[in-house]
Amino acid sequence: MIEIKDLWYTYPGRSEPTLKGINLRVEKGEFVLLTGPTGCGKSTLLKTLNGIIPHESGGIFSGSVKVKGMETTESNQMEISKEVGLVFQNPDDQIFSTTVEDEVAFGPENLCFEREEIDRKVKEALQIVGMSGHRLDSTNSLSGGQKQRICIASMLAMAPEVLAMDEPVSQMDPMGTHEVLNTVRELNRKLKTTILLVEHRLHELAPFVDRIVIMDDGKIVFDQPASKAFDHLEVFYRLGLRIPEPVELCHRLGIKASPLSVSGALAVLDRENFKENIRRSQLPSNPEENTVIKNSSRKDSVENNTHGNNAHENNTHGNNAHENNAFENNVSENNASIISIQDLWSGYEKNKMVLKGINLEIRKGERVAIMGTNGSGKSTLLLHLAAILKPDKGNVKVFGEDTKSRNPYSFAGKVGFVFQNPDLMLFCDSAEEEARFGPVQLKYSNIEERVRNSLEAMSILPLRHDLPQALSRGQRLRTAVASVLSITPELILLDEPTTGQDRVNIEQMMDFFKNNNSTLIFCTHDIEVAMSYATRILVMNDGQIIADGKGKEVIKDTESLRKASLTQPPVVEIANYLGVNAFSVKELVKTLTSRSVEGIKC
Ligand SMILES: Nc1ncnc2c1ncn2[C@@H]1O[C@H](COP(=O)(O)OP(=O)(O)OP(=O)(O)O)[C@@H](O)[C@H]1O
Ligand SMILES: Nc1ncnc2c1ncn2[C@@H]1O[C@H](COP(=O)(O)OP(=O)(O)OP(=O)(O)O)[C@@H](O)[C@H]1O
Repeated sequence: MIEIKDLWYTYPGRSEPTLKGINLRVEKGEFVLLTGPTGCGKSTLLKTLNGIIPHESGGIFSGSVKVKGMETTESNQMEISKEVGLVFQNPDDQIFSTTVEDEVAFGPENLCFEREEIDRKVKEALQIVGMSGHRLDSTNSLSGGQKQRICIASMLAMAPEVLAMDEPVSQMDPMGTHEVLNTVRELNRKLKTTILLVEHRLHELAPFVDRIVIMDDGKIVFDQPASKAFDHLEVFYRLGLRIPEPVELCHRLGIKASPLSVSGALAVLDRENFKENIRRSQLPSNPEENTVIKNSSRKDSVENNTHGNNAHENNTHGNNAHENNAFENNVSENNASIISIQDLWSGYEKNKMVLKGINLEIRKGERVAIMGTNGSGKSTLLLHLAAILKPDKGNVKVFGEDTKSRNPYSFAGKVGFVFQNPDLMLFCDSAEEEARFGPVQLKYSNIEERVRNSLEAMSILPLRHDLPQALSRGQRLRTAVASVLSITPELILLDEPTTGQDRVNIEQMMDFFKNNNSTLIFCTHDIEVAMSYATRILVMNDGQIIADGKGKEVIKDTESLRKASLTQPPVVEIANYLGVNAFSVKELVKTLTSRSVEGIKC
């Protein structure tokens, strides 16, 4: 269905090619996950499939890209678009109709379906993505995750033979992601739709796909069936990519297995007798019994680990995040209150409240993760903290000042805000200028030092002279964060800062905040990031805070998690099943291999 041969591509104005000799063949009906470090060329490759590159981009293109036998450089874009549906990385680049209904109907209308057929397709597609209730809404009024759902729906409504999806679920809540991927997988099986999907969230995507392809620096460096891909963990560690927790757990326990799901991991652990061993280890100690079990149990699982312990040792990031467990990082009750909210009600339209009675106190030094269903009001709450929105009812005080009587500029220098869509913040000629803008406006001294430090902290220094629009999305997001860090604000508000970032960059960014004195409030759908880095998690549903506490407390509140479309991290589910208390892979491994258990097991 897709055949790419020796593809090279250089963007206009760049001296180095972005794609460097790509060869890739995808058969009809395959579901392929394409991943790789940020900026390695994934989006660029996807854009060659429907001819945007080179038809709209210009630049230097050589080699061959064929879809259904059609050479994309020689076909007109209208023709290719009928065969290849492209879900864009940034929904705002894709959505152009004013209402949800028009947006989803656009494709089928262009394919000249009958009115009734169009209606049916729109209805079905909206149902799949959980947006039936928003059919008549204005596209401008949608939250980030809701926009992504609409982008997927508009492609599904066209039912193209090839679906190319660029991080289509990066801003979607975990349950929504799961539901949509399930349906996409069903369509892929039933209709034999060929899917090439780009994503960094390997841990969530891997169970759905047939094959995992990894790019690095413009080349394809790895291509394996999903069921075997994580047998080569060293590749994932070396490139700084995420690893599903069940795989990581087995790997750290020295078990030769790469289960992609919780149920797969449980089957492996059962096979290895972990549950039984734990049960026995919890019985009153009986040395004789222990000896019997000790002698009869396998010894190979911990000792004969031949698949990747070295890789793990070389891993300087990633799992360490869990090791630096943030829950212990208590913020004193005596710390000054920075944010104080009383009974906040707010909406964008009269009589349609989005925030419904929020009460909240945040103290200096806290790192607060806001989580919850798409459209539950997380971004709206953040906008209030930056005084961009004003309460309809109630009060919001930031640094003791009532936001009603303040505009956002009055907090300049003290509050730094990064939008969900970084493109809304980037307007200078280079990444460096973006980071310089704030300190210059605020007439700070040591400007160059600030610029350098902030770009370095976000790993953008080597790209400092690049035009922001010529950076990958992950790079643009980090540039936006750097442009806020250069003013060293006391309060940092980040709306989904880790979407579209590879593991190394997530950890560098979050480690930076952890070692920084400022107060951080960030929205995220990534429960693993929240558990690792937040001192406190707020869970939102339908404009209200339904859970608020340390990660370890909130994660046990399964009823609130369910209401907010969140799921427990796989490692917590596994620990629950085994009947032990653990909140990270490292903690669980420690529990499972602790003296008493290990004594029995080995
Ligand atoms: N319009 C452009 N002009 C010039 N260079 C570009 C342009 N778009 C992307 N690039 C460069 O091409 C490289 C690959 O970008 P691309 O967006 O394909 O990466 P990616 O792997 O999709 O990254 P991410 O995971 O961050 O989305 C980057 O280094 C980027 O700087
Ligand atoms: N500019 C706007 N005009 C009208 N309604 C809006 C506007 N922005 C957001 N909304 C509505 O407010 C609600 C909350 O949106 P918000 O962006 O705060 O959600 P969110 O929790 O951040 O979602 P996501 O996880 O998808 O980013 C949604 O129902 C959305 O449709």
